[in-house]
Amino acid sequence: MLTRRTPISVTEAQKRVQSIPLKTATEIIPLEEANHRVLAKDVRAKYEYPHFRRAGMDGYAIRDTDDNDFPKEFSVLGEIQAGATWDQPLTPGTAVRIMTGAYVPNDAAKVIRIEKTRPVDGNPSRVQIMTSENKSNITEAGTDVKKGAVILSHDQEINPGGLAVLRAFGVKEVEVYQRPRIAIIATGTELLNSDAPIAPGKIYNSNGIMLKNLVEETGGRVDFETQLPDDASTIRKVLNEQIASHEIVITDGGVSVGDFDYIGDRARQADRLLFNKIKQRPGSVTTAFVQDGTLVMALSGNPGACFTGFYLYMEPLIRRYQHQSSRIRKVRATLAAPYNKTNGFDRYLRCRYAIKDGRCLVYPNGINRSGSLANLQTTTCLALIPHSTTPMQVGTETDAWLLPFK
Ligand SMILES: Nc1nc2c(c(=O)[nH]1)N[C@H]1C(S)=C(S)[C@@H](COP(=O)(O)OP(=O)(O)OC[C@H]3O[C@@H](n4cnc5c(N)ncnc54)[C@H](O)[C@@H]3O)O[C@H]1N2
Ligand code: MOO
Repeated sequence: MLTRRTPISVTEAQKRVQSIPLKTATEIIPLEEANHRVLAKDVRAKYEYPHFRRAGMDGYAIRDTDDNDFPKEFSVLGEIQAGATWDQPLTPGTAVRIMTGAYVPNDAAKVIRIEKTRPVDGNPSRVQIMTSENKSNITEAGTDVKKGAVILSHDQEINPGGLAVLRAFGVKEVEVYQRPRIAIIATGTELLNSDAPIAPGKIYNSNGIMLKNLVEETGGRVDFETQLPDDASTIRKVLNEQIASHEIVITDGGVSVGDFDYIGDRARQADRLLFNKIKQRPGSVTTAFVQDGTLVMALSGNPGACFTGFYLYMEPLIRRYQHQSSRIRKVRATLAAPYNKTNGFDRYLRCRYAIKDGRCLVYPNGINRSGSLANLQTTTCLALIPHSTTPMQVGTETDAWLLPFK
């Protein structure tokens, strides 16, 4: 059905997507699976760190009262390996051989590095200490972290360094925000299964694998992915089933005004239509609606528009589910190579960027049609070509969005 659609600006469309309420829930997961998950609660230190006085150098531990009149000989009481403890007193004139990371005897005040000592006639129970040290070479208990301090705070995305901090305090499980469950439905009778031979008029579902990986890199969880022929009742049935079981459903294709474009019709009957035309190229057909609390984002089937639509609308939303801001960085940039096309809508041009002398330079990346896909691997940013009747001059400043993962 051909229905007149009212185009809105990209900013307004983004605002509408960003203003939908989200149901975020938390879950407890093993630390081993927590990289890049976002903490839902502060984690506090169960003990101080380090939790014992720790030697920072290999050498000899000595008492404060012996730390004078060098060179002089000491009697060596024994050896403390990392992992061992020591409970004998250090009497005057005695030292203990100690290794980096080892437990320092309570009455030792300093560790003299091995380089500052000499063996005594091959006698391992004696050592000559030649000179003192400016520093103690001992890390006092609690130097790094006090007991009860917040070691990682809520809304922080755990990274490998954070995993190390948590493991150091014996944390085995963490409470994190659930990742939004996302279904991806590609539509089009032209779509072949990946194991079918290529055939005239047919194509592979190249957007499906791209969207799945974009979603997962952003922190979403794709637990349903399919491709459907342009059959109104099948599309309606599968869409309704997935709406019932997902926070977000992404559809791809079938959203313009062709005889077999059913998604737009479905959008117009939804609980809440957010938009069904945007003043942008590529992807003016991008449509979004909310049904039973689930956001359905209908991206264009054209690969360039699908890619751009994901970054403009989905990436910030999936990040918001994780209480995180978008990883796309908006900068001022300079058009560094010609782009001569003009347009009635703002164009989000697929570009590569380079930083030179502190300036961000953007280079149009190959063929920029909505239907072209050869530049998807090498596109590192989107640059704004504002709608105009005259081409944008090389050297003009514009907005650009640096993409993550590239
Ligand atoms: N009469 C009009 N025709 C069109 C309009 C319009 O306003 N009036 N808009 C055009 C614009 S702009 C775009 S963008 C496309 C959008 O079309 P759809 O999003 O409905 O997508 P399809 O028609 O299904 O496919 C477009 C194109 O993309 C290919 N495709 C589809 N799915 C995939 C996939 N999963 N992987 C790779 N490629 C895919 C499909 O074969 C088509 O070539 O509509 C214009 N038409
Ligand atoms: O909406 Mo289409 O603007 O070319 O991708």
